[in-house]
Amino acid sequence: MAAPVLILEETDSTNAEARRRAEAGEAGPLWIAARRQTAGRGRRGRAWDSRDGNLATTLLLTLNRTPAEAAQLTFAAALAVADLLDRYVPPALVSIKWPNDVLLDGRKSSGILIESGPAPSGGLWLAVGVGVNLSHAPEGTERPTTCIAEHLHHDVAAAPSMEEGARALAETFDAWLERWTRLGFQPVLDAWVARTPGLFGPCTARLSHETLSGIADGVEADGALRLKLPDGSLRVISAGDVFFGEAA
Ligand SMILES: O=C(O)CCCC[C@@H]1SC[C@@H]2NC(=O)N[C@@H]21
Repeated sequence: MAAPVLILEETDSTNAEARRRAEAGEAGPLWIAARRQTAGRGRRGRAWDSRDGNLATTLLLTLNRTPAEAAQLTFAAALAVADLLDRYVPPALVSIKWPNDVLLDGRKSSGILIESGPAPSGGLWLAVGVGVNLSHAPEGTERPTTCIAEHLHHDVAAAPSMEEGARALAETFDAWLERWTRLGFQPVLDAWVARTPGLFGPCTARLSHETLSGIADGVEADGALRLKLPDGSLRVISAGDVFFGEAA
């Protein structure tokens, strides 16, 4: 069954709220959604703009897994967001970009930030933070963004409210969490690959200290991206900003 959803009027960041609760001994599972975040966090230290009407939510849960195993849930989260989008927009417009950006008509429409730490009573706490542009797309971002409201399926009247989106995501994520728990990572990775174009083509990866261009060569068993460089060597990339169809 999907974890309960707590709706806050305002918080700094739902991930920060999940972390505070986890460090105080709360185990979850609990989704913490907020109408407004005053200090929303993105990947690689970036800020995440989430104004009223968009979804900002974090699942707090505790697992008896290693951090590497827990990191597999980033792929489950991307699939859950894609399933959420499928409910409102034509599914052909929805795709995933490695590792967990869910695109709508090729533009960023959501973001996922997973954080973890040791739980006070044992195990690992995990904060699966998800932002989805439901009603508006932030402007002034480095890459083009869009939102559900701009691409509604012809038989859908309106983009979901934040509350509806939060509950729908709790359901779609629960289905992937259940599959992962019961069947392991492989079926999750297979489903993720099926929704992720560009895994075998020109690719540029912007890492913390270098930018690499080459040809993507699929993913490793843990989901890390394989990138073949022009000199024939192979780099395995676990984190970074990746742009497909853009080899130098
Ligand atoms: O940079 C990204 O693409 C990841 C963005 C993640 C944003 C979500 S919004 C809910 C949760 N709380 C945060 O502060 N960040 C995540």
